[in-house]
Amino acid sequence: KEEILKVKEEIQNYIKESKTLQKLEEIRVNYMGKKGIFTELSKKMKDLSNEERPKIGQIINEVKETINNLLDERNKALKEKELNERLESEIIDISLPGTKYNYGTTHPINETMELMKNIFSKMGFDIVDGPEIETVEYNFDALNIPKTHPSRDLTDTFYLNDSIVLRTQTSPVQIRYMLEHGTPFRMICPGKVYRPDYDISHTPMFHQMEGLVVGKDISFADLKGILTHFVKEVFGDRKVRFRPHFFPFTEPSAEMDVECMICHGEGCRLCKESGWIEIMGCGMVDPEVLKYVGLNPDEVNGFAFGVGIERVTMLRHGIGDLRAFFENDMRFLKQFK
Ligand SMILES: CNC(=O)COc1cccc(Nc2cc(Cl)ccn2)c1
Repeated sequence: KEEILKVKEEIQNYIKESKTLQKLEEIRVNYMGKKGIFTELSKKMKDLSNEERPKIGQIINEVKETINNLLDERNKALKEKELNERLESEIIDISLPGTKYNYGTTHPINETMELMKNIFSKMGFDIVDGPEIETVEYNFDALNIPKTHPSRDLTDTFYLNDSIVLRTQTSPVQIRYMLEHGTPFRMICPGKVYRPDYDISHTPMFHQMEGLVVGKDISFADLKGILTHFVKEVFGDRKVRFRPHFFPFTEPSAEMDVECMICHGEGCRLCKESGWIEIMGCGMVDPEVLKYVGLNPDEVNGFAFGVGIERVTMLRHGIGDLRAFFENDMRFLKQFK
């Protein structure tokens, strides 16, 4: 009996001192398991007298029950303690500022292109792509550009061979479009174009967007209405004007100006004291071009226009040097976040 109570005392102390669930489990296995001390003690019971054996057996059972209860309580207490420690250590301070991620953004040129595409697609224009490597035929001949025109010179065009060039404007896309689609249609074709210039206002690759509307009884008023809406969407509600001009592929041709957004027409460095900024070229499609693609100028006519995307982007954001768009300087680019 003394031995049993001594063991009980010992185990109770171990349980009280146990700090972890794992330690508690070791105690349970060592003492209460099949190879535990109580199994040993029960084996010794056979040496006892008949009246002593039941009494000792009962004491052993009582002690085992007490120990098991203690183990369960300790287990619960340790679980509780462990949970509280975890809650304490894993607490999330929701008042902390979020982690700042260094997101990228759309390049200003692409942002302007998307803006322009949206404005025209809302007016029912198709958005069309085409090859950047083009034939001389589609880049010049189809556009009624004479063989002797300076834009065909090596100073103004990248030739891959005598009949293949890097397109100098996106007009070839419109030629291909007319060859494949019937009329009436409205389309724009934004994209990269290439010219051998490189200075503060020219880069060998830049972006243009041309547009073309062909159908019955298209008038210059339609041209003015559509382009005026476009310019006001991009630059806000400013005055616009059309100045007579010449392009080989349009007749009559015009250049479109918007009132200077800096000096509101007073005259400044940006508008070279004129009070006006040139935005784009346009005109009624020359009958020669319609004929070239097999359309009959007596049945259909149309207007076309072309706008430089870098130019518009520089005006929108007040950027002075065209080359900044292509140098990938993060100090420049992250201003457009
Ligand atoms: C930046 N671009 C400019 O200053 C001028 O671009 C222009 C002006 C007028 C017309 C066109 N395109 C065009 C295309 C066909 Cl298929 C037929 C007739 N014209 C492009």
